[in-house]
Amino acid sequence: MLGAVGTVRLPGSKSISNRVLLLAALAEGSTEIRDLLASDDVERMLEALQALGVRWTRKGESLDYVVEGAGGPFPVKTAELFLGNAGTAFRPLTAALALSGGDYRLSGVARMHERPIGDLVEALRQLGADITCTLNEGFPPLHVKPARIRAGGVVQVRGDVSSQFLTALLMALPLSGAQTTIEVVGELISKPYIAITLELMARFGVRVEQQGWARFVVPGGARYRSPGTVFVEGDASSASYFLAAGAIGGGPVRVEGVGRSSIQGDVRFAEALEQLGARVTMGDNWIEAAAPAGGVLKAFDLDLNHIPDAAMTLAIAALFADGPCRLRNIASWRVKETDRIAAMATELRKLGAEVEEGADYLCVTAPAQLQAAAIDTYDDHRMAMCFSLVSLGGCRVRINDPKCVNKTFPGYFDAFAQLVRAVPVIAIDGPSASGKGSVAERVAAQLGWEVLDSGALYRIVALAAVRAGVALDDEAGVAAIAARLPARFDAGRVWLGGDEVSTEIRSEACSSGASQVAALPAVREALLARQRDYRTRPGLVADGRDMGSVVFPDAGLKIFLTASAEARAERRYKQLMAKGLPANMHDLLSDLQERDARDAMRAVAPLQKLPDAVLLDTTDLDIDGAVAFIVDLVRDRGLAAG
Ligand SMILES: Nc1ncnc2c1ncn2[C@@H]1O[C@H](COP(=O)(O)OP(=O)(O)OP(=O)(O)O)[C@@H](O)[C@H]1O
Ligand SMILES: Nc1ccn([C@@H]2O[C@H](COP(=O)(O)O)[C@@H](O)[C@H]2O)c(=O)n1
Repeated sequence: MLGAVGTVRLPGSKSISNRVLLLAALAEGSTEIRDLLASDDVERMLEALQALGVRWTRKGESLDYVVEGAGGPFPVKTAELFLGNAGTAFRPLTAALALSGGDYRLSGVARMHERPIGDLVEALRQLGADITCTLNEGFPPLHVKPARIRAGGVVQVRGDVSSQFLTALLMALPLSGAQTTIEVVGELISKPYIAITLELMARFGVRVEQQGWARFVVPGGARYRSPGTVFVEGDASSASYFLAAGAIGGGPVRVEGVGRSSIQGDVRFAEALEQLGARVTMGDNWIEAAAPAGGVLKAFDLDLNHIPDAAMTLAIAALFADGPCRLRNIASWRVKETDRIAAMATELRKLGAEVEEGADYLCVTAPAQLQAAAIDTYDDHRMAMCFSLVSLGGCRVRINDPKCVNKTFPGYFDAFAQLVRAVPVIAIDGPSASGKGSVAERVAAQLGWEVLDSGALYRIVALAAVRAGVALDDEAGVAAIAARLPARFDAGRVWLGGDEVSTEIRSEACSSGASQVAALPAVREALLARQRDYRTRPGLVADGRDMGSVVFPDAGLKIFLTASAEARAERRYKQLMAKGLPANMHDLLSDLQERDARDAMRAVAPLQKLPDAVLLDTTDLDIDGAVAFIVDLVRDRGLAAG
């Protein structure tokens, strides 16, 4: 299992980048665009604008560009444009070119030719545009020919397939010069994307009169004018992966570049995450997410029509939720870079999830244990980014064709890797009765972490072997018992099968038996994975003899806890007396010394102070002092949040 914590500076928003580029190209004057997204889709738009005679320059190696606006339709009247799989370039350019009076051919990758554009073409034909779908009616590639545009009336466009059709019309219509009313047919989906379009058009001087979400009046005589400088916000859809990482992997994870004042609808992903129980905080330009107080996300049933892109991330969050989850009203997923409903269902099933797929919904039930899988990404950047989050569940995932993230976020995997870290472990090793168990328990309680008393496992193995009549030096026999040990820890009590053995395993007979079976390599091997499974978020405090050397060699803090043999024998004496167990100081001291010697001298995983362990001698220090010492070190090393 992995955790996630840290801060990510988001790349620029794809939706804003490509809209601003087009508006700047059509505007009067030059526009400085700061923090433009560097990605394939934006490259396609930049190439297209260049081919259409719009001059732009990049400031050195920065993400800042200057676009010299054409002050109206594109100056180049004949062009062939290849737009890859960039819907944010293809749809708006189609409309702008239809109103530019030239001869243009637009094509893309094979998937782009499967993505519908008929509703936009139909709306543009209502205005007099001459557009041919050269392969299949209703789909790219397109041939746009010069035509007499009859703007100035009412044009209808469907709003229930892709909101980009409406965006394209809105941005292009000022080129006609006439006041035109757009009527949306069907329930408009993805409304927040239209809000981005209207906001950006207004920044370029064209205010559209909005009558609800069904009618939009583009004013006559409107002309785009450069606002001078435009800053591109961070990408709110990309933010979703990191915020979900914080919610799944402990967090906190902070994204910078979007926040309360963002114009992107996908910032509302943060609200959805809150409904899953995640702890979310927000500033003007940042958002932070951390796991719910209880660590586990809540099951959900949400209408996600308003955040179609970021909603994909919730399908992965469902793998970490405490019950079946339903994502509703997501039909637009079917006409995106791939059929995202089908793709998501197929890949989630590979991980062992139970998935029900409908025309416009998905139901996801997490498996008891995530299965390792190779995830296909369907040339869809969001599939790749979403499924990277599965790794936080400690499950091996292979992301096929990871470079597809270049569409919107070329540096995604580096940014993700920066956040991901192993769940922190504090390893407390030391000789018998040095106080490891008491200290570990209190440190864990203060930090809210899990605790592992590894010695108890060896004690239970010894007890189980004795009960089964297996000799303590029968390595194969004892190892077989260890491999299937029906041990359970519950609120400080210890169970072997149906028997509570909390007191019995603390007897000196079990102490001695434990150190005998612990010297057998096959027994240690049989218990290794079981101990490592205790490493769960938000962190683990593990005590024993080889926590720092063998079980958790990457522990963020290793403590060698000790005290003089006399002090320890006295503590053990008092401990046994308090439990009503027989004890004799003299015997205890020699048993303890004998056990320490066996633990330190054995060939496998001997008790030792590692060079990278901090020595803590508690001969003259009480438990509280030892706990405070360790908690201070944890904070100094930044191992625990807060
Ligand atoms: N610093 C300390 N000062 C005084 N008593 C202590 C201190 N640390 C632990 N004790 C007491 O010593 C006894 C043994 O402690 P504990 O069981 O935590 O040790 P341990 O190292 O886990 O032992 P073992 O590994 O052998 O089970 C307990 O009764 C505990 O309360
Ligand atoms: N990581 C560990 C933990 C314990 N042992 C052996 O088990 C005996 C009992 O452990 P306690 O911590 O409960 O005293 C101990 O003496 C060790 O021999 C171990 O080997 N490795």
